[in-house]
Amino acid sequence: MVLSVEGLTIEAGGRRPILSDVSLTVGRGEIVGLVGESGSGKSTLARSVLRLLPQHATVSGRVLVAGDDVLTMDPDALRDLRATQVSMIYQDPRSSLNPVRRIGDFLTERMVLTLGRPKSEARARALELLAAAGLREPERHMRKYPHELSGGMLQRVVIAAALAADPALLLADEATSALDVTTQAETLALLRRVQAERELGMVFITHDLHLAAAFCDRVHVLYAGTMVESRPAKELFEDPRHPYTAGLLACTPELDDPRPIRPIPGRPPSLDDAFTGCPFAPRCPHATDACEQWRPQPVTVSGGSAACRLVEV
Ligand SMILES: Nc1ncnc2c1ncn2[C@@H]1O[C@H](COP(=O)(O)OP(=O)(O)OP(=O)(O)O)[C@@H](O)[C@H]1O
Repeated sequence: MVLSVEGLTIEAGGRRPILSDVSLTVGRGEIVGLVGESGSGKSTLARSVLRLLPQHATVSGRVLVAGDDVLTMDPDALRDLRATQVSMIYQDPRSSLNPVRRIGDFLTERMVLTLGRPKSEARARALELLAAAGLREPERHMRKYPHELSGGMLQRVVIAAALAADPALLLADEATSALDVTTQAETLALLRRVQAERELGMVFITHDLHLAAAFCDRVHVLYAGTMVESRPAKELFEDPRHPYTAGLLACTPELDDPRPIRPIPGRPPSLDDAFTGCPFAPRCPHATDACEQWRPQPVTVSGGSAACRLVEV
């Protein structure tokens, strides 16, 4: 297993944890989606894989990368993990790039500093990676500054940088959300191609359940820091079992879907909202009084699990 998160709970001073007893696995060559509304804990989960935790957080559970627990490893092992084993791609490529350094220097310096490659070798590898990331005329682009490239081209640079150390795991946090539709499709195709060629494990974070269903092998749906449904992408999309998953699908229908758009009423809870029962109950069209008391437990459903007492009965 490339990644195995086991019973991860992260508390950072709110009335409820940011993540509560969350578990997932990512195998070699597998794309695993993390879906949920803003504030559900997707980024916190991805960042925990690099041990980038909220300040003063209380953390329990395990985050195993290639069998080693990231949460307890020593500083040297953590540095090695961040430099060579796991790469993260963020929504805004500009946040990963230094605006006053040329693209070529950015890529080359990273390889010299973090991987200890000689400069000439790092330069040759940077050219190779930019070409592999679909950037035409890589020589010319190496001499450019970030502001001279479009968002889509910059995301290709960031993807090239992410592949420099041949990581086993890629964390893509809304990596295509800020791009226009055509560029988004091109970037997704690129991610899929490099992922398949290198048999990378990938955690793909998005708020778009349709996109996750199309792009991922398996999908986990997060709500208020809890995993509400975990299924193979196709099954989750065709037969959602948790009312929240069904709600997400109903509020973003496809073009040819004649049914009316039905937004989920209410808002996702903040960290100041605590629950005794199911966190989704206040917004759930099927909830009964008993749901306010039922602490969600994963119930086995076709292909995976859903944490809803109505699935159980
Ligand atoms: N460093 C931190 N300290 C305290 N609270 C935090 C910290 N980071 C995140 N949170 C809180 O944890 C919750 C989950 O945030 P997170 O960014 O993981 O959600 P998300 O699902 O990725 O949302 P988005 O789609 O908006 O990025 C939010 O309520 C957020 O305010």
